Amino acid sequence: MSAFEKTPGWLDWYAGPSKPRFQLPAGAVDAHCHVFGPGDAFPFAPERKYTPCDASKAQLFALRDHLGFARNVIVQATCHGADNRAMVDACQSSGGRARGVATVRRSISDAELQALHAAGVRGVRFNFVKRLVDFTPKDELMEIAGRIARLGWHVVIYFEAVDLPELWDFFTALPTTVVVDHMGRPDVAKGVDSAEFALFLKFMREHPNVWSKVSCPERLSLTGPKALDGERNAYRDVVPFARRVVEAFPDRVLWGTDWPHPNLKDHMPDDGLLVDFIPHIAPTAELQRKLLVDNPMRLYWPEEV
Ligand SMILES: O=C(O)c1cc(C(=O)O)oc(=O)c1
Repeated sequence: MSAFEKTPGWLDWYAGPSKPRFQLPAGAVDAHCHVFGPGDAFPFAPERKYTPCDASKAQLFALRDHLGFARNVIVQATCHGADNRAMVDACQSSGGRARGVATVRRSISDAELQALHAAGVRGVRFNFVKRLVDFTPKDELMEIAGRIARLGWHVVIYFEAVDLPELWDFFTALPTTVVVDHMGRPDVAKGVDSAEFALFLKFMREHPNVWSKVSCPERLSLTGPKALDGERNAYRDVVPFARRVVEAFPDRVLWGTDWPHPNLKDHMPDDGLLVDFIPHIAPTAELQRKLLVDNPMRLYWPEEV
């Protein structure tokens, strides 16, 4: 435990997860997960909006092995701001089995970008979720996007569905592959045929450089049931959304656990049961292989494909 005091009400990640019943295909990639600290080694950023529990690289790699994943994509968590040391250290300790997505500021030098590349970073994250980050001007983000495009990296974007109309012009002007976190956070109460979700599907349909993570049903679900107590058919209200995206864009979807699940308020899922969500949204072996192996390998380990 670090000297940092967790945000009141913080839910720690679930210890002792189940073994998934769904057998992941060989070479499966957990394409969205984080490390937190540990705070004593890698302090949380002063500008952070929450203070988490520790979630170390060793704990992440143990979960990877327990669930049956081969590799991780470690996404810079906002509690570390633009200090990428914890994520970079995890990538460097993974024996080539982790790649990273960083948060950078305009002030980063070319040499620092090169060092991130050497550590395994292949993308930057632009976050528009107001409870997580302060606003960064779009001209600064566009400048960063232009620089990282030259390294062959992509941009990961995190936003709420209601904000897509306002962000549309910026997103569609990005010069790289663009990966949307958690399906752009649809409001599942509005339904899979809502105008809001139709706009997201149009965003993907009209822009072949846009990919989506079909992750985080535990954040989006309103009616559950929760991935706890042996429930292998969890978050049923999210299934139609994720399945629609997987079936419409099978070559542009990724899946990740989102471990250690920052900022969940209601419950902390059993990650083994969360893996059992996958066959509900990708029902065939071919869709599963694309989602879990082919697509993440093409984006993060293209030299091996
Ligand atoms: O919805 C969230 O609270 C959340 C936060 C972070 C982060 O703090 O980086 O990352 C995520 O993927 C999701």
